[in-house]
Amino acid sequence: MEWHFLIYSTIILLPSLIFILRHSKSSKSNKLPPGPIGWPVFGHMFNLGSAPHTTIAALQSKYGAVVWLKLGSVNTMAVLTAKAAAELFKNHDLSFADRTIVETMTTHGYHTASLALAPYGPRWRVMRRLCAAEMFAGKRINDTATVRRKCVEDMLTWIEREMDGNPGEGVNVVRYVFLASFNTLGNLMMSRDLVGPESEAGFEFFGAMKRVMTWSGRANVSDLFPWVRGIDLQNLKRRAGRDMGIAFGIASGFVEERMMKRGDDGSGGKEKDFLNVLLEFEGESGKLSQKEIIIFILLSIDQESPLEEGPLPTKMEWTLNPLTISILAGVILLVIFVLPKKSSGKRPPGPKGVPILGNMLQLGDLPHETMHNWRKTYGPVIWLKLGSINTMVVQSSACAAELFKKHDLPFADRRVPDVLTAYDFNQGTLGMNQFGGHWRVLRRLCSMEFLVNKRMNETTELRQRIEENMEKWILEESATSKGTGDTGAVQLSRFLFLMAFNLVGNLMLSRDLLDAKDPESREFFDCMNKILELAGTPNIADYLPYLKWMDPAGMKRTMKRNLSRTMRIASKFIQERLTDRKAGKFQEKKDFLDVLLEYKGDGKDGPDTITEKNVNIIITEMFFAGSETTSISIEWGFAELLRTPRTFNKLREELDRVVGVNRRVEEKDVENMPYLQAVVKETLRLHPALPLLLPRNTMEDTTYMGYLIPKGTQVLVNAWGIGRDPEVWEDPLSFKPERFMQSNVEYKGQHFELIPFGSGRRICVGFPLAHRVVHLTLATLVQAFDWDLGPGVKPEDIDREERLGLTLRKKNPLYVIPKKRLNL
Ligand code: HEM
Repeated sequence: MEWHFLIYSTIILLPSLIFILRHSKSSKSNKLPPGPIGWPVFGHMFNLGSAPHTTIAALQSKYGAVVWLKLGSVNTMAVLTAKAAAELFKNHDLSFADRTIVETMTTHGYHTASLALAPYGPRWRVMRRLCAAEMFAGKRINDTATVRRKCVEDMLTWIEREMDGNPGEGVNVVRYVFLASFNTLGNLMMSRDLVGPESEAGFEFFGAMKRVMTWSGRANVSDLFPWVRGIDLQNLKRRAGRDMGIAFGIASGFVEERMMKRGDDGSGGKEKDFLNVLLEFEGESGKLSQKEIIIFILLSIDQESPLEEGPLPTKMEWTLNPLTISILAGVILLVIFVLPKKSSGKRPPGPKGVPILGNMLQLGDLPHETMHNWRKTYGPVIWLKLGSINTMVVQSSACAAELFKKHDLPFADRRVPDVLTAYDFNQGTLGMNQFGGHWRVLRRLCSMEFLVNKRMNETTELRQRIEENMEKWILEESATSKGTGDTGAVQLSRFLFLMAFNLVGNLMLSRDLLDAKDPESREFFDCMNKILELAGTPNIADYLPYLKWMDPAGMKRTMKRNLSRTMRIASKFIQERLTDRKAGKFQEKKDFLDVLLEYKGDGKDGPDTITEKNVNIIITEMFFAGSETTSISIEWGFAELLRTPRTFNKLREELDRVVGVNRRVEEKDVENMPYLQAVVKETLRLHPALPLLLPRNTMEDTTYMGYLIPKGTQVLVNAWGIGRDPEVWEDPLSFKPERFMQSNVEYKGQHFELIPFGSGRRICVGFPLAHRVVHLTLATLVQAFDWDLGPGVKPEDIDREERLGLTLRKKNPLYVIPKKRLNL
């Protein structure tokens, strides 16, 4: 007997005995069908075996056509012959028309709006009528014959393609049959193909629904002993809820997209499909809610999927309840924290923490600043315990030089936040990938084919166009503000972010993504923002990894929802490109998407091809690696210029001297503007977008500066603190670009007193792009507009308060009033 069974038994047995004693009299007074004698409490639960339908059918020979069973405390009648079934359906259908709902299906209120599970009543009747009259009516089925033909033709094409790609190998026909039937339903429901054979969103959707079905198919203690439902002993409902949530997220994307297309007055999106029927339907109790519509869709397109997906968790990992996990966790914590451990070497000094949480609560909202302050007491290398995570912080240029020059390799792995492990996202990325073959391939593709100087030179006009768009948006926004009686002030960071986002989008996909009128690009943008926010929010699961399974703050679940939407949209871009390429339509100039799709490995290091899922991930990653970092650096730089009008005027003078006012500043001008270059360096010294770089992780035990740093230590390099080190920088807190005028210090990872882009193997790969955009945009803002800070606002009122998420933002965004300066 498994040990946790004892716990289940005590919880279950006591109420069961009470229940049996209470009900034993009444149950004997009625005549029930015959059946085998069961065990006390558990009834026939353990007699059913792995194929209950066969076991129960065999009872007929001994007990007759109708058999009575007790499954835990649940009375169960089995009807075993055609005659008994006829009697039931013909004469007693109404009394038997309700459903027994398994507990897992009550998650997200699924059972209440599902046609198959809803209680027999008026609501069910409405749904049934809708289905019979609109979806499966003979006329509608006839009208959609061409759709089915197209889906079958697609299926044949996919099969042929796989045969051509793998001559002599077998083809998994069932997979394609399934995809075709899934798309047929998708077309009937929503006039769209839901999947292609390589679609990750479809795959994710099937995976989620298949898992829901698996959890629902498991024998669940909650179904057999309803009084323990609240505890969800096997965590089945919780797991079904998680997976249903994923499917909900994807399906709700389809519905929202249609709602946007239809518009507020319902005039758009006139497809004759079931989704429009549901959206237009108005019964006695009003319109269907979005949730009811989504459940309808899930129910309609849910089928047993034969597609492969990640293995289902089947073992102890998830079979424990919170109570038993707490006991286990207590024991683990005792072993980890309370029992003394032998120290295996000298560690750097650091502040004393509290048991279990270590130094976590001492870090405050701005950990880089707290750590910088600790330097006075503990020196330039400090040791922290963040929960159970060993953490080393490097805080001086000399120690950073020692790390990047002598120990870069053992420190080249990454520590990955739990939220970024959703959908194995980290494993497809460049920035969060383990140091190894896959990372090397992506790094090579990025630095040689995408973010390489040659390509940057070819795309100067693109950046010029996007800068001009930004100028236009800023003026339009200001005019709108004035039109409503406001001052005309604009939140600059918004436009900087849009500019950077479109820039990265164009370089990767050769298209503007942020067209305010396109609902899909808006959704993409919103989800991307949410992902950035989540990735930067502290998560208890990162510090106490044994709580990861629980996702205590629910952050990974939210991340999954947003990632799945983003990746669904990105997957469309990829599909479009694949279709074009198949039809012989190729881009005039290859972009990054082409590079990723065309990649073929050398069979030695890294993958043979980059899967569609990983193409999708790397595209998503580049958006959030490139947009936020670049735009906040520009905002900080511009805020510093406005705070110190002397520097603003000096830069303006340089611009007027080198460029004049009869043309816009261009990238080629930058090399002739040393003061502009100094402004950018000074900005990145004081305000590195990633103040602690991206966390590294040690791959092996390493002796560093006389300390033994064990494998698995998180390593943070405080670039923010290093940039403000009074031993290196005179008057470090002042914004003085002049300090760089006579200096050869650069930020390319060779001068360790200035490392806003990091250094070593994992230095920022986007450097060539960021370098150009930050210079060009700052120069554009200074050249193109005169700026008013608003009534009564003085330069010194512009503050330097910080807010740390994934990046170090300006806490109070800059609001300024632009006045067009150039007449171009
Ligand atoms: C001013 C703008 C930017 C700053 C300050 C910045 C800063 C950084 C830093 C500090 C790192 C970590 C380096 C390390 O661990 O040593 C990094 C990594 C990275 N950055 Fe940037 N970045 C910027 C712009 C960009 C852009 C525009 C892109 C791409 C479009 C980009 C893509 C990446 C990627 C993919 C990595 C991970 C590299 C790896 O792990 O191999 N960054 N960046």
